[in-house]
Amino acid sequence: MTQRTIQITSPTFVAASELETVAAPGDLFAVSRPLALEIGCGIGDFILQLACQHPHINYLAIDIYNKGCLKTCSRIDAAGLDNVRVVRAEARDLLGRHFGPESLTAIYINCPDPWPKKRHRDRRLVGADFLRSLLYYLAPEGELYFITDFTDYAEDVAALLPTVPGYVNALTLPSATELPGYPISKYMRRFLDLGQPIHYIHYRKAPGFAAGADLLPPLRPGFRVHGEHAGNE
Ligand SMILES: C[S@@+](CC[C@H](N)C(=O)[O-])C[C@H]1O[C@@H](n2cnc3c(N)ncnc32)[C@H](O)[C@@H]1O
Repeated sequence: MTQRTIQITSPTFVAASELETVAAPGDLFAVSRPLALEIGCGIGDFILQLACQHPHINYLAIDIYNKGCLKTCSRIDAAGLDNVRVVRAEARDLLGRHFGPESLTAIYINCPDPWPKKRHRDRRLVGADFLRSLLYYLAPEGELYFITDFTDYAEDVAALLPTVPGYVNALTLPSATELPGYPISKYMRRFLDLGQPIHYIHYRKAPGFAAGADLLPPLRPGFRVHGEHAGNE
């Protein structure tokens, strides 16, 4: 069954047509500030807390899930925040089409879909190619947070990151089960309430590392959110 796409009229929401009109995503905000990205914002628990904590940062929260974008916008609007915009987009497509080099001060990925079955592992968003490409978008010493409730995903990413030139670990361990001050997302809360650990991975772009466009994979048309250019935003 296909779910009906709900029209989002919130001023926090950025329609694909609006995104096309700006030179860079940072121009979507009334006040210019360093820009950070949350990939897979779900219903917005995390970005709401983070944006309140850091009013001097602008946040773009993205998700392919229309209802999640709607809920995130409602929460941001209710809180009266001017430093969050929400886009319904697929991460690789949005980055490849709209972001320039060194344009992001931080990237947050919380509880990405784990694809637990072995035969589906190649569907995971975060792998070596994706991690390499993020270096292109991260500002000098920009931060990457990868958080998962799925031990096997954490182990894979923790093993991959030291093999990708251009990253340095911001923690003393490959991953941690606590990161003081880090907001708790809906999925993180769900797993913490079940008594299951959350794995935090926090890396930084190495000082002086020059990330060229050769790190970028080719854009794949299949990544686009279905219907976003047909006005169903
Ligand atoms: C398991 S949920 C986690 C939601 C939220 N981050 C949390 O921790 O509560 C994963 C979210 O990522 C979104 N998502 C999955 N793949 C994505 C992609 N390639 N680009 C953007 N969003 C994606 C899904 O729609 C879903 O809302």
